[in-house]
Amino acid sequence: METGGSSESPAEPKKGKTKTPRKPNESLLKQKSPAEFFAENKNIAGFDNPGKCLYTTVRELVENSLDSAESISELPLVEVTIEEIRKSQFNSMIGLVDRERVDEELYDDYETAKAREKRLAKEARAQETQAKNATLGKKVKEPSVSKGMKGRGEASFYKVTCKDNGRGMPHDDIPNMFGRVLSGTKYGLKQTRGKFGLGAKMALIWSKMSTGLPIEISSSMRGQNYTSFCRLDIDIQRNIPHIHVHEKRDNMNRWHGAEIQVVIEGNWTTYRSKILHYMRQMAVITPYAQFLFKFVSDTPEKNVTIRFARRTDVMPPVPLETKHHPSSVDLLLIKRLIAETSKQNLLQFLQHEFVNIPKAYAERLIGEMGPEFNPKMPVKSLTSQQIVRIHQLFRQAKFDDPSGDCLSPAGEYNLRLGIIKELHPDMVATYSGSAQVFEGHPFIVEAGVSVGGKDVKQGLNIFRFANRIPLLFEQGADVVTRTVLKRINWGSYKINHIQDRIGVFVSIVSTKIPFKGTGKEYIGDDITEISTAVKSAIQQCCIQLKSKIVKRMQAREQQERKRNLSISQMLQVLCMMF
Ligand SMILES: Nc1ncnc2c1ncn2[C@@H]1O[C@H](COP(=O)(O)OP(=O)(O)OP(=O)(O)O)[C@@H](O)[C@H]1O
Repeated sequence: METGGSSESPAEPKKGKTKTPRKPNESLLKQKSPAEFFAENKNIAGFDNPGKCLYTTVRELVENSLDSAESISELPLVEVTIEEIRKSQFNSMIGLVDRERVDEELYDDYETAKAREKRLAKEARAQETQAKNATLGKKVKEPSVSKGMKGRGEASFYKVTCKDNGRGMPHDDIPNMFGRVLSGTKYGLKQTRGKFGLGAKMALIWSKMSTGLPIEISSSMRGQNYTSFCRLDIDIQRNIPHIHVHEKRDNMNRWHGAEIQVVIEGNWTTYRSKILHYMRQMAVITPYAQFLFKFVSDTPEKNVTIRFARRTDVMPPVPLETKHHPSSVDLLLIKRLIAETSKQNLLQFLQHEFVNIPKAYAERLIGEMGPEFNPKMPVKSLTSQQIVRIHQLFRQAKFDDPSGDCLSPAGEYNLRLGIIKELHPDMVATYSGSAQVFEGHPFIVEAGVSVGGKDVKQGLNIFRFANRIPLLFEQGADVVTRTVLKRINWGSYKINHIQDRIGVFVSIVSTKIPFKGTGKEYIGDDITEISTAVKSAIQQCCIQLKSKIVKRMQAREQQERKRNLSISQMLQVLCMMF
């Protein structure tokens, strides 16, 4: 993906005062590095505006921490701190001297004397009404913030730190892991939260775009007597890390894990609730992790400290890396597998590089390919046409579905525990479906439906998770939301989806989650296998709830009947007495 090309290319137009017209045969072709592309289109990775950038940065760092701790079967301990940085503090961090405004009219928030007079008069009137209401004992409304500013306003800066007890990173890999877009360790066929090799780099690109400050990484692996420290930023045009410091330091207390620190522009005020929701939902789906979340500001009233305690030591098993299913591969992938295989002949290649092709079946497939194929032929000698033939047969032949053994769903126990602990519902039912398959990728859907509980709004409250990541955006287009709203007949399970306080939790795990976009915000409603499995998992929960609800209703009716009976008996006795 990386593009080369000298900056002194003869095709490049020369800069000058007069614009020389382009020659008709002059090339318009330009190249962009992946880093440049994502810097210019950061919204597709979830970095839409400063508030969302703060949210996505926290999210990417937390998810990396969880992936890392789980990969070594360590119960995760993740500490996230968002520290508000005042403008003067920020300026001193970058060595910029604070400057008073001189030409006031130059600024976006400049108010003319007349406008100021009008605003002050309005505020005085509002204060008067408020005082009157207060003396009359009426409810006092918060005074509205003056909307004097028409512009973008002052930027707010935050230092985001995320520390974990995970695997850590090999010293030499750190610069590329954080400073080269599309590089990571999670590209294999395995259920992980991360996939694209993009998230941490996007946080760095955003910090580079908004504050110009580098990212800092401390990391140590198990048994290492040193900690790696690296301060780096990214050369956007060349998509390579630009290292400021990369050194080994003492690791006295044999810590292992990673601590990432980045300073970015953000907006805590508008994204506070999203970030807290995210942490809370993460605690629901990861009850075996301990999270400490802190927001630190100069204004003590704004400070937040929340500890999401670990509630179980039962951790889902580590997901396993698996091989490709023949029905999920395309031509390009077959070619890559051929280039990378250590197997010599076609038979061994089919048998060992794919799941669900046992030896006898591989022989039958080779027989079906035609006379120019044979089991012993060197796999690296296959021609392009022969590879197309293999691909065609892969698409037409029958193969057993891939098993879900490589997947690691949250588990009904963890899901139920998370729901009970966070929402305290009156009733809850959970269900874990068996492994299913779409386009050759196994997936498992688990669901939980709760009724009643703490902080649960009336109606349907939907909680979506994919590979154990909470999904908070693009709710309307998601397969879970659409299924819940359109395909479940709540009434038939004696659930009043308008008046009851219902929580619907759906967690999908797969070696490939078909997210729409790299921001991992929702799963589309266009894959029938997934929408059917989601519907069925929710229905299974509803069936369980229905029998509980019916039992409760019957018990209530019986009590009512008993009460009515004793009242009528009492009346009879009274009648007889008088
Ligand atoms: N806290 C961490 N502990 C250990 N390794 C980490 C940590 N954070 C990042 N890494 C390593 O850096 C790599 C790049 O991370 P990055 O967030 O850019 O991408 P990703 O997690 O692989 O995929 P995605 O873009 O889908 O999140 C990861 O694949 C992982 O190997």
